[in-house]
Amino acid sequence: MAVQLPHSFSERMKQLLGREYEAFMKTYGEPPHTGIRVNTLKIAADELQRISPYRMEPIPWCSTGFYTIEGARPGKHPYYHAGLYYIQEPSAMAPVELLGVLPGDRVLDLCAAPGGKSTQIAAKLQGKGMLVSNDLHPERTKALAKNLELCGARNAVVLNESPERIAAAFPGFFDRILIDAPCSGEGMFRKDEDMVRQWDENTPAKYAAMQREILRAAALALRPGGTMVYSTCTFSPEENEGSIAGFLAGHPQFSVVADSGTGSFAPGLEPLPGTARLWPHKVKGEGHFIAVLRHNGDPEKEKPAGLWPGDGDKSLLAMPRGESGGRNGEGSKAALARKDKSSAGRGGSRNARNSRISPRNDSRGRSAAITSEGEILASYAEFAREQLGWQPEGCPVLFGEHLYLSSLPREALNGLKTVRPGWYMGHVRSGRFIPGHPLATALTARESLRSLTLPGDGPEAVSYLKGETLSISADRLTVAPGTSPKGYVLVCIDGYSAGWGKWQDGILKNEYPAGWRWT
Ligand SMILES: C[S@@+](CC[C@H](N)C(=O)[O-])C[C@H]1O[C@@H](n2cnc3c(N)ncnc32)[C@H](O)[C@@H]1O
Repeated sequence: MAVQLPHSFSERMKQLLGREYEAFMKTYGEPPHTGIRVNTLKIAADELQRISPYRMEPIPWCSTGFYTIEGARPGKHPYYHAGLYYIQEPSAMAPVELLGVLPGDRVLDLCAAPGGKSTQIAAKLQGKGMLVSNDLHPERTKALAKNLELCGARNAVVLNESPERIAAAFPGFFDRILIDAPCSGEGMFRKDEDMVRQWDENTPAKYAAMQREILRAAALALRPGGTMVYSTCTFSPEENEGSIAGFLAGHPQFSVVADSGTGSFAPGLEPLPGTARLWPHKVKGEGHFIAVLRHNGDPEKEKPAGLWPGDGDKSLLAMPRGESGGRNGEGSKAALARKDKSSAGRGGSRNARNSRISPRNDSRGRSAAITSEGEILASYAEFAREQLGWQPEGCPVLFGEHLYLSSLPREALNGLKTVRPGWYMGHVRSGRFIPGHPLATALTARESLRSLTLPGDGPEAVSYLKGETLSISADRLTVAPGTSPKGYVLVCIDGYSAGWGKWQDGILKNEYPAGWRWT
């Protein structure tokens, strides 16, 4: 057996599994299952299957999930850098499938880093509604934010908060909440030997206490009639059925939803019908526990009061993908101005209040002028007109001179540790608007007035991803009628956006950020 399991873990599993114990233990001698999940914000699953350089076999419980064969190395392909898929352990794809996310929903992913399930939720939302992705650990939110940016999520807010503070800021607000809880990670033992080293027989009880606190806070943020999914990648009953039974005992308004699709997996342990277990000896995956919980309150009678101006009006908060997008998106500028007006003068967020910044030196040591919020928005609007030909929608939120478009009114983020208030548009430097990388990754080629596509199987794609300058003749650019080829170009790989370049006289200056480069 490749993995050295703690004796007390093996004993516990023997007790738990009885006759199935041998089959379970046999899986530790087999290689772990690997998978990718297609990012349908950028490409349809059948299209990726068509262009994929390696074989992909469907994962039964996730229509966008595929097993990859050994040696496929999907992280080392330009398509990964174009955000066409996320590399994810196959059983970890199940919880979001059972959350039932619909475009337009308000979704909270409470324990979200590094973002596997958040990117899956973002794809289900298709740019409509909102995703609040949170993680308690500041370092881990960096990967979370980056993964959401890589997948091209336009409507995600990233927080670094405790569940209690989120519940206090968003009482009864979310339609769906995912709690992919911190756990003892017994299902990861085959993949990650560090998890084995960190485990001792007290570990499950320690996590169970944490999980109950998280569940309690999450319940306060769910709207009556809403759905909450609790999942772990561990086998210990106290962290799974135990945590849920403890939660239900104190929350009679909640129940386990038995008809949620959990029935396609092995049942949870008695006495919790309707919960699901993904066992590594029964499915091709490392293992998960899933409970789908519904708040049985009446959404009409127990409607939470509006939290901020515009709250409850999803049309105001939504940032529809495609509806306002495209080169002819009309009224978007007016909407931007209206939203800005609606939030101005009401205090603004902690960060938005910094929008009029003090004189300071820029990165080259030159004295930067004070840029007012109005100037930044005007500079952005000009950029959008000249480089995109349309105006993306959302509530403007400023961090200094950095502009984000948020799916939340900016006062909603007041006092919360906000890692990303929304879709990053860019910043103003020396009076010019510099577009952000996440703006590029979320655009389609059609949504930029200038674009260039590099073949995914050719050397130019890798050169671009390494940050190199490219020689590109003007006739290779796709430029909208009446637009000069000189300026920012959306660089795509086989038609899928990867980042910005700046073209002039046959040279494409590379704008791919240093921290994202192919190494
Ligand atoms: C199982 S991992 C989440 C994996 C993630 N959902 C994904 O699919 O990529 C659990 C996460 O919970 C975070 N965490 C731990 N305690 C927390 C708490 N009290 N509140 C919120 N997040 C917490 C950890 O930092 C960790 O990133």
